[in-house]
Amino acid sequence: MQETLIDVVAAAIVDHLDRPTRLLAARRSAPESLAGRWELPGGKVEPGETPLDALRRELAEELGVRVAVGTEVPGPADGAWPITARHRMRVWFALSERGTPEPLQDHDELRWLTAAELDDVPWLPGDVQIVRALAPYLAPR
Ligand SMILES: Nc1nc2c([nH]c(=O)n2[C@H]2C[C@H](O)[C@@H](COP(=O)(O)OP(=O)(O)OP(=O)(O)O)O2)c(=O)[nH]1
Repeated sequence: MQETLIDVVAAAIVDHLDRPTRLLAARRSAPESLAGRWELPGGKVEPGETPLDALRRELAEELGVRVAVGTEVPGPADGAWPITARHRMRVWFALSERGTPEPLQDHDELRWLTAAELDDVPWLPGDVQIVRALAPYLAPR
């Protein structure tokens, strides 16, 4: 029997929505199985929440920022990205409107990566395809 997939939302936080040059990557500090791998900040959609409400809540909790949400980065599975056998993730571009992102919760380091630096960090396995899709959006500096 096919189990229902858990919905996750995440942000491709960039330095500009119209002409991005850098992407914010976050290093997970927990759980132990994921610690040290890099991801797009976000998390699970809670019952009763819209995906964008969940995205805003997660970014406020994890990074202490309020964001302007841009366009969605559509994945191959009805717009979502299959990231694990149990999770699917939707991704939106976002710009921090208030606050400087800080690793407050779930992360222990943040890095702003140019297109040329995207392979410098070990991404979670499911994120590799997403980062590959994001690369062409990042203009050379
Ligand atoms: N947030 C996020 N999760 C990702 C990414 N890539 C990826 O495989 N995942 C996986 C890791 C987790 O198994 C799952 C999301 O869980 P999470 O731990 O971020 O969710 P959450 O903040 O709501 O956590 P919790 O309340 O359940 O502790 O999706 C990504 O880029 N961002």
